[in-house]
Amino acid sequence: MPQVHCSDGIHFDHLRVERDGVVVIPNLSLQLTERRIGLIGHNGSGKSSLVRVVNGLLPSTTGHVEVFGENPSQGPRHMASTVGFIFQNPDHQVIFPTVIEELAFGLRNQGLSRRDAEQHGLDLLARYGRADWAYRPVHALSDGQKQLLCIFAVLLLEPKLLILDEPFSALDLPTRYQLLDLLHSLPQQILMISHELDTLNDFDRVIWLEQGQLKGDGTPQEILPEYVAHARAQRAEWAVVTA
Ligand SMILES: Nc1ncnc2c1ncn2[C@@H]1O[C@H](COP(=O)(O)OP(=O)(O)OP(=O)(O)O)[C@@H](O)[C@H]1O
Repeated sequence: MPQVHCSDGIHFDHLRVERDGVVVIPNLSLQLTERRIGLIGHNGSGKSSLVRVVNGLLPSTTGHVEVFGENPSQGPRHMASTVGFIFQNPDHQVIFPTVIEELAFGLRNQGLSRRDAEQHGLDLLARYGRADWAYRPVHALSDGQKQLLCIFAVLLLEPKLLILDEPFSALDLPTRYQLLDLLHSLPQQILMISHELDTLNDFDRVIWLEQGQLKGDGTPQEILPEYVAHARAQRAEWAVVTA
């Protein structure tokens, strides 16, 4: 597994992003070098847009972005060995009928033979106590198991950075704890969007976005209570409007 050199990380310099002509991120400069970083904000605040810039899925309009020395404007293929991306819905990620085929796919794309790629997949499943999954049809896995499979598939490629976009929404409590333990055990830098605020308690840093701008930036203990208080205040305002 690669070691994270935290002097690398993610660097945004005057990033501006427009989608369909609408400004989503007006001007963001930020250095993200901690190992565990949470990204929070209300719906539509720009979280998904920001992480899609990091893995090259969405181009920046102006400004400069550097991710472990790579320039994401060269596109997602260029970023694939640096950034592993785990979508909210595993059904958007999984493409093969069996677990082992899904695991082998990325490695085969990197040039490994089918046999070697599958062997790496089998080794990884064994390492995480899931050897019995290898020849199961993916459709027979639960949503939580599919989410883990997506993470395993990405880990096999040994990216330097893992991005997770709300990975907990389909998970029950025990699976959520398992996934959190797994994430904390990994050497990679992690950038995770989550509306489940308690999952960020042990993170190093939390970034709070509002309308594509930095509303808060600090430790979970500093930012999460502020965020909750802000949401409660908005709820009170909303109650007045709807009364
Ligand atoms: N495919 C798209 N095309 C055009 N505009 C989009 C697209 N996706 C999102 N947007 C707009 O970009 C802005 C930021 O959306 P984004 O999905 O980045 O927010 P988010 O913080 O991830 O929201 P959520 O928590 O609801 O997932 C919103 O105003 C949204 O309407």
